Amino acid sequence: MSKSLFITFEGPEGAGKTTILKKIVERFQEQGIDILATREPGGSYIAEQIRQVILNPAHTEMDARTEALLYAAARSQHFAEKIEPALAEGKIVLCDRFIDSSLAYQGVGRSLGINEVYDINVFAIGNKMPDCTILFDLEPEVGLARIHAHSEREINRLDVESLAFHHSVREAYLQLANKYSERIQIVDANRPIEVVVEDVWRILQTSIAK
Ligand SMILES: Nc1ncnc2c1ncn2[C@@H]1O[C@H](COP(=O)(O)OP(=O)(O)OP(=O)(O)O)[C@@H](O)[C@H]1O
Ligand SMILES: Cc1cn([C@H]2C[C@H](O)[C@@H](COP(=O)(O)O)O2)c(=O)[nH]c1=O
Repeated sequence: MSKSLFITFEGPEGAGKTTILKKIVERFQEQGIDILATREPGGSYIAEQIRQVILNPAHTEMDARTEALLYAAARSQHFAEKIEPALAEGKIVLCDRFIDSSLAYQGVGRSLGINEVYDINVFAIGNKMPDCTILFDLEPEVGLARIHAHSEREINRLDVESLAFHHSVREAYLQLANKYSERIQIVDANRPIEVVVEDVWRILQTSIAK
């Protein structure tokens, strides 16, 4: 059985995580490597239902703690149902957002505290952290302009938060990258897509070779 690897992509809105993830999946597939590509919130039937509740722009009354618990609940289900079994089979798992999103958006963006949000996630998934996280770093203004320029991307309840909120999320990610420097690699996402893909692919090859 091959060695499992749990990779996550993180970063602010419109940083290119989903776009680059698709290209990285193609590269793994070209090499005949079976990988699970998934996303949060979502990735399983129940977690996708929770996603609809969390991200619905009409749910303006949602309390910050409720939001944090819903993300953790979706993660618990997704992790138990999809991620953990794939890792147990020795697969590479590539997940578009995971626990660092909760630490940045709910812990700092919503001011609930990184440690407090970490603790509810430990209840949800135990101590399991990704093996390797790519942080797509970008000015929030640039990312938000990208998503508003593309009409097929629906605008969710978090997208419409203030610019100050999105700046606090970006700063939180950079703080997390400093705290977990062994795990989190920062990639400058304000470059052409193919250049970013090459950077990410190189980092992942190094991580696989370890
Ligand atoms: N490096 C890039 N340069 C210019 N445009 C990009 C780049 N990367 C992605 N885009 C475009 O920006 C938009 C958002 O990209 P994408 O959906 O991949 O971002 P994301 O990080 O997954 O966003 P979110 O987390 O908000 O869903 C897409 O239209 C995509 O084509
Ligand atoms: C996992 C997770 C996500 N979020 C936020 C980040 C985004 O604003 C949305 C997800 O939208 P995307 O288009 O799929 O990126 O949810 C969060 O606040 N906390 C989390 O744990």
